Amino acid sequence: MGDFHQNGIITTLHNLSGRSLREMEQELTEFSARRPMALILPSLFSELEGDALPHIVDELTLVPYLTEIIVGLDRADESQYRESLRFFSRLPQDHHVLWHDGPRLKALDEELQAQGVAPKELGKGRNVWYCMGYTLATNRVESVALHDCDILTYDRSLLARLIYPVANPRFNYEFCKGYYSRVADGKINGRVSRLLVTPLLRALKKILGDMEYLEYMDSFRYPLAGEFSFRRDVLTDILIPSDWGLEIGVLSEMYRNYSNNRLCQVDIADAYDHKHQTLSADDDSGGLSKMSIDISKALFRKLATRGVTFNLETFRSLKATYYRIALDFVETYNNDAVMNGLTLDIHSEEQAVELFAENIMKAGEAFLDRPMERPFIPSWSRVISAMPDVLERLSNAVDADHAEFSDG
Ligand SMILES: O=C(O)[C@H](O)COP(=O)(O)O
Repeated sequence: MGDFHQNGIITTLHNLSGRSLREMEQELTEFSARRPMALILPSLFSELEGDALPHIVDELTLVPYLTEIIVGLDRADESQYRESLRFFSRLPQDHHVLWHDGPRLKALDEELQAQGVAPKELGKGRNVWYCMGYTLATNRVESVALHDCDILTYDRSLLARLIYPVANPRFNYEFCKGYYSRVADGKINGRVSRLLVTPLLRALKKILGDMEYLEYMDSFRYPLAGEFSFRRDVLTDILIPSDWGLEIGVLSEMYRNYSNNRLCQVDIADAYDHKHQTLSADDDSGGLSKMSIDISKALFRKLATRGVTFNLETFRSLKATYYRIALDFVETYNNDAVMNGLTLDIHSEEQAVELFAENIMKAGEAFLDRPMERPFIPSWSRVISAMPDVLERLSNAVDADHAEFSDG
């Protein structure tokens, strides 16, 4: 149980009473008559064979209030798609698996490419974007939650707490971001969130002065959480980055499209653990290194759209300011760890900070080299105007895949 502090400029909904899941699920079931609900699960085939997803699906079989579950399946060949249909078939809710690598969805993607309105890069952003399109296509739900498929500490109260703020018809929220404490096995995790995002936002505030946008971004207790929920109308106009900038991009879009009192964050779990990626210090193409470059670029681009101008000098002093602030944070986290009897490896924390400082510079240089590069996938309303029957075709393709490849 935590405190009830309201930080920053968006509402925080806490876990103040440890209310029973049964009671919450009962209430959500009542809400579902007014606001039918869906869950989007962006997944890799490999996650079906991992430790987290089988348990997540066990838990989901017990959820009484969802109208549908939409799984976006990446990196699966035909036999793996068949296996996925079997894997998810125990879900009692209406469910659909989008086979992104299958011939039907690939053909549709090629047509969208030809019109210049398809995602340019593979990845989670693209996966989520197609799932959002499918949600619009089926047109059956009013509120949607989305969470990762690698959550090792999952229990279904996470979903109940995540969707509640956009499911309660008496609440007026359009968007809700989840947060939690990422402490597991005696360690404080969440390296990119703690050691890149927060110190970078603080450094930007120092260099650029008061900006409500930075204040807003800094209000989120876990800005990189892959868990968020929203009302259906958010789906039509949102511009999603296709790379690791997804989470930052979604928060920025919400800031642009809605006033702050329509947005909130919610405490969804006392503990959270997931699959950890390596730092990949010698190679920027993967791991937390790539993640830190994509996130920094996403922030710089968003600031540029708010009229901020950058040059090499700005990035140099940003890097230095960030570095100082981040090192202070390492000390802060270490003290927090010591007091709580947890461990923190100061050497690897500082290695991460050094890498992120280099990557802030790399992201800055990339931004200066290609300021007009747009990693955003067009909004669904633009895609619909380019191809008016796209939603129907998307949903027909998914249905045809199910019909052709499922056993039953
Ligand atoms: O949220 C984060 O900071 C990144 O996903 C990395 O998380 P980890 O340090 O828990 O692996």
